[in-house]
Amino acid sequence: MISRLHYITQDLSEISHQEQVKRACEGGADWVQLRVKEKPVNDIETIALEAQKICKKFGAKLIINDHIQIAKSIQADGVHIGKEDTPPQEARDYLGDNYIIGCTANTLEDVLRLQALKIDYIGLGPFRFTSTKKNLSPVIGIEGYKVILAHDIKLPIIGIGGIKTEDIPSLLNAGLHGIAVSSLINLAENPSEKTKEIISTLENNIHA
Ligand SMILES: Cc1ncc(COP(=O)(O)OP(=O)(O)O)c(N)n1
Ligand SMILES: Cc1nc(C(=O)O)sc1CCOP(=O)(O)O
Ligand SMILES: [Mg+2]
Repeated sequence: MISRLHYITQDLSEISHQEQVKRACEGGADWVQLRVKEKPVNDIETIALEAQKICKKFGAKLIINDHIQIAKSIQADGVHIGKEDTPPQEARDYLGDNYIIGCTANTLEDVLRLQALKIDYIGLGPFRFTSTKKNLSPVIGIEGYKVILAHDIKLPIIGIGGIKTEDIPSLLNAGLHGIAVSSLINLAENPSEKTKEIISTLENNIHA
């Protein structure tokens, strides 16, 4: 089952990725995407191994952003790859069937192209402007999600980009399977409590 909440770490000067993972897992996050942008690959692998220990302790899945080699070498649960990263089929051939593969879409055309591939979920964004990601694609907004999700889409679609807790009801109503958030949790006064709040808001707004 693809989680309703994809928690994503970010490069912050004051707090390590490992500590971010721990805080989110303590709040109940069961799906962690390790997104390290500003470190050499060797350092990212070390961080990934430590993040994996924490995820295992809490029973959370660990998804590695961008680096399929690291995902394979540490036997993470999966990878998230974008349009500029390894092509999805190449990632599947490299990782085999036992890894979760998620891919980024920014448009309806991206979604339709990706859903023909052997992947497990699509991250569709940005919902609104966010400074967490550089080179952001044009904002989709709630109306954009409604248009895209009105199509017959089989893969779970995860909304991403500037999402706040109060957006959750309308995003789920539009047909998203779940959401991915980074700064909402990482920059919260109490990240574990914020994680709990997001999870309970998701649970209260899922209409079977
Ligand atoms: C769930 C989810 N959706 C989209 C993205 C963005 O991935 P990408 O386009 O590769 O951009 P970077 O995260 O690598 O900057 C994501 N990470 N997660
Ligand atoms: C990593 C990422 N990808 C996006 C996309 O649109 O593809 S937006 C984004 C940033 C998500 O972080 P925050 O919750 O802090 O906005
Ligand atoms: Mg990427």
